[in-house]
Amino acid sequence: MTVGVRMTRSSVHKPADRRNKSIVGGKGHTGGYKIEDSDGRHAGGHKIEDSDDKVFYRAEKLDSFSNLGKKGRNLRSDPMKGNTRFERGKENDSDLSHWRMRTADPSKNAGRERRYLVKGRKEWDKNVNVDKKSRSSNVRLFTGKPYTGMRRVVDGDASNYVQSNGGFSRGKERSMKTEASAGKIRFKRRRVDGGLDKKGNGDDAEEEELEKQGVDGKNQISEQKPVSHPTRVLDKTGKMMRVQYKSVKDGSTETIASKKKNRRVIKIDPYDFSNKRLDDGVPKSDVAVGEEIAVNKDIAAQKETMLSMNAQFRAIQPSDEILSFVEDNLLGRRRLIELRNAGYNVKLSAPLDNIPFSMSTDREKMEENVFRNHLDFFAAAKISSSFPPPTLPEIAFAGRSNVGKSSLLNALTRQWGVVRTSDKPGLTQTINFFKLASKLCLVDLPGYGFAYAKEEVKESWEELVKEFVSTRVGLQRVCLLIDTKWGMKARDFELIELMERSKTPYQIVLTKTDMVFPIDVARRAMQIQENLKKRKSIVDPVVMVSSKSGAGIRNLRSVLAKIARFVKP
Ligand SMILES: Nc1nc2c(ncn2[C@@H]2O[C@H](COP(=O)(O)OP(=O)(O)OP(=O)(O)O)[C@@H](O)[C@H]2O)c(=O)[nH]1
Ligand SMILES: [Mg+2]
Repeated sequence: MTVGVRMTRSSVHKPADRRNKSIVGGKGHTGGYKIEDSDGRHAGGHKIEDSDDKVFYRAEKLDSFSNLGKKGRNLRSDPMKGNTRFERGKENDSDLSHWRMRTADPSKNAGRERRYLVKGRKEWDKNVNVDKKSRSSNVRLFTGKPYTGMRRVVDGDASNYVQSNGGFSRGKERSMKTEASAGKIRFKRRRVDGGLDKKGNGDDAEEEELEKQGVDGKNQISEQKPVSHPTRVLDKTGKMMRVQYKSVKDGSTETIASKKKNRRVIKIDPYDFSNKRLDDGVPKSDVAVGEEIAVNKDIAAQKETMLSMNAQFRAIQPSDEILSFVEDNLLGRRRLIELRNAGYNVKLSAPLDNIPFSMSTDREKMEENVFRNHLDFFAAAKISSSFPPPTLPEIAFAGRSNVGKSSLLNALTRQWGVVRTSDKPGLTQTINFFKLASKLCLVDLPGYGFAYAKEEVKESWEELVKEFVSTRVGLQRVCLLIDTKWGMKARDFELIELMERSKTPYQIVLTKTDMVFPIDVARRAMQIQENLKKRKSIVDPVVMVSSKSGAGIRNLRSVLAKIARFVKP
């Protein structure tokens, strides 16, 4: 026999001649269903009015509740599944039926729930007057996830209990729940699981037990035990949430101090070497703990320094000269409309340095001409002995890997592709020599710092670069490229020191200015200018360029072209 109160209740309310009925979805059926008896005769439908039938329908719903939404859909929308039988009683064997809710008045919601069963969504307005609330419940029934929370209402009369597994609305029933009834239900559940079946009449046994517990048959409470509810409250700081327990007694609430969880203390026998945890880590000595604290302090101090460095950078006030230069040359991240208005053809991919010549002064036009010559690659060197003879004035481009050295050579000469570039740091691995007619030699140096290459290889590049910038005869200028976003790093300073010692003239070029805001370009230029103020071999000013937008390139051309004109090899 199936165990469960639901089974007991349904058999109480179901007329004997209506047992073994089944729900049938007919072909072409648009929403409802009819009920047949075992001989296939029509035994009900949505128009049945009498109270027995209501109860019967309610019983039907309770049986098939867990599949109701699915059934409703199948019945409505899948004509291919016509005449599918959904046998009532199948669900009674499921665990769900053991946990269904009981309501005090079986006929109270019968009408509404009958609609749930009988009518499809499209059928609502046709035969039944439905108020808005019920209607929305119905929609939810077919479209939403069914409410599966357990609610129990007890009116004290066990003979009237009917089970339900919750329905969709949270109505009066919930407020009717008392502590006593909660206790009763808890007891009831135990009985359902345990001795109900054995005793045959679960209700009698239950009532006996309830009486023992002090709950009489009319739901009067002879003794109330305070039950505590967890409540979340904000901490004094207003941030943390603590859990407090409120006890409910005689309608008044009283707060109990938050309960601390007792942590399980694991005792480890220090002499028990079979315990793996002891072998896992070396116990920390006082020295080790001290070191750890020191390291943590270091990290905190570093963070503070980083923050203050950022703050310091933001506090830099660029000179008017630098600010106006940034504005005039459209340096920094700009909107396309700004570039277009300034005469740039924004449709060109790179470089955008295509301002018509009429905008340049005569002098600038003349100076730029050297960069109009064809750029020819003529030598590459991995070691100093393979450097070509210094027959031309040379301008070298040095800097960290990926800073944009090769791109700048292309931008200066407008000959994209002659010098190979890559977004992967470490592409240029040899010193590459390029001729601009017989007037100037541009030298592309390998980068230093992070690169996709072995450590020893990177060290050899760095040595080669250092040797080149400090010993090369005919080297007129080193353009030291600095990423505007990141500024100068330790290796840049190292190279500067070297060039200072060897008295090699160098000039700072800020690259990728299109990646930061104009004000930050100006701040970076100002910062570098201030930091390197006392150096002797530096050539002013700090030049700012973007090989991508072409901003500042023309200015750099005019600065470098002087070398070609005035220096004789
Ligand atoms: N947004 C922006 N990207 C740039 C600029 N200049 C170069 N790049 C990009 O930066 C990446 C590196 O450029 P390269 O010219 O190869 O850099 P490099 O300094 O020669 O690098 P190595 O040869 O590895 O030392 C490429 O993806 C370029 O497209 C610039 O002005 N703006
Ligand atoms: Mg390169």
